[in-house]
Amino acid sequence: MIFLCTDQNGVSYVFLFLHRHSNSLISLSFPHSFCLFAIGSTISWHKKVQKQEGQMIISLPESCLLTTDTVIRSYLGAYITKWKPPPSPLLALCTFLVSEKHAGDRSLWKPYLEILPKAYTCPVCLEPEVVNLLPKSLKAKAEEQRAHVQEFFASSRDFFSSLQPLFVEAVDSIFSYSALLWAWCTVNTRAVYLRPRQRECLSAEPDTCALAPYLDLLNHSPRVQVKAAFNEETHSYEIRTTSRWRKHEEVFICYGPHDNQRLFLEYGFVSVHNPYACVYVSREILVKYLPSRDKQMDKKISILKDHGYIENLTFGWDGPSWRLLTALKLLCLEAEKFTCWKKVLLGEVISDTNEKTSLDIAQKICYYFMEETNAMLQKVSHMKDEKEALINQLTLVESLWTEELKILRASAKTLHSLQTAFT
Ligand SMILES: C[S@@+](CC[C@H](N)C(=O)[O-])C[C@H]1O[C@@H](n2cnc3c(N)ncnc32)[C@H](O)[C@@H]1O
Repeated sequence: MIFLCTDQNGVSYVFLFLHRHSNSLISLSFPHSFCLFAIGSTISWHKKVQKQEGQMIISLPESCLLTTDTVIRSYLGAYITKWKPPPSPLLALCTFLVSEKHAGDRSLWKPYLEILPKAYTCPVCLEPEVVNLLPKSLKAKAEEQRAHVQEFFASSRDFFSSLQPLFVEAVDSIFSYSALLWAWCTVNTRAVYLRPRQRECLSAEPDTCALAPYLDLLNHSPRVQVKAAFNEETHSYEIRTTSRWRKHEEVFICYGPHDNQRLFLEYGFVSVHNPYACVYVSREILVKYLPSRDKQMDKKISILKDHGYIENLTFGWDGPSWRLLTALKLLCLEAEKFTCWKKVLLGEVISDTNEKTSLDIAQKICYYFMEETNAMLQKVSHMKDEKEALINQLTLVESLWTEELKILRASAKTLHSLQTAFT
């Protein structure tokens, strides 16, 4: 199978041959940070330069996917089958990636490995001082992610030692933390989803990841719609577009309806004007501007908790989310109206006072966040001046805060117009 595409300037053509029998990528000559353009991904596509809705963007045969089957069929298979307790599917994939990268010219996967990023920008890869500059909720998740990968490394070391007969060099130097981190990020940021499979020689964790060379060059746009899945009839991983693409336009797919914090955490980037972007309001901030002498406050908080209204409270492009306003309305209920709390959760208006107070508090929280965001942007800017080596990481963090500030400004505007109805 031959694939055809252009470089970022849309000038030169690049050919990629997938050898049917060895499954190897014979020729692949495009640089990292490449994206796919609407010239053609297959020969048949090349004939039609404009993609119509519902048409195939790319179809990658099963034999070209890198899955745990690929790993088990390889020289690693015997070691994986022997190892008890069975390694996880993720460990199998990561081990294969590190080992093949180490093999260099000897690896059949060399052309693919060469176009993979050398380093990633997921929070797990950021310097701790940069992680410190992330919004609180993301910072906590970033720290969890780091702890998770560190634990993954620590718990895999004995398995790596068992692979020593395969290598001349000490396995510790091949399967280092940084090598495993690179492989983990490769899988995390690039793998496509396959329906879960179960293999005796692997642990019971879901075996759902496959690396899909070439197909994984497609960048994300929250504004496009695609259907992506493995087609059991054609035995190919297929992506169909429900958006139209013109000649020379970059073709995007949608990784999911993710907000920017999720995109940063999982993929290491931020999407500008992302319609799913939002600013999270923590429990501490939620109650910060409420009257401290409210005797029913504990009870109100516990109602919110019991009904799942303490998490995912956000500001978005359209203003405070319905969940945030509902939580605030419940927290602002006057003592004599407390028995109406169920009606609040059902969306009923209790009183003008309740509506107005909750909007006022939402506005105060929004202004608080705007101040905090501006302060963080200043901090990041100072650090960019001082730490040149961290400029890329800091620019990414800066773009996250900048997007949050835009959302807060839009929310403040909406709140202002909602408030005028009560003046
Ligand atoms: C599946 S890969 C896409 C191909 C990638 N551009 C490359 O050159 O290898 C996913 C990664 O691409 C980058 N990416 C995807 N969509 C992006 C976007 N809209 N803006 C910036 N980076 C994006 C992120 O680094 C993400 O982790």
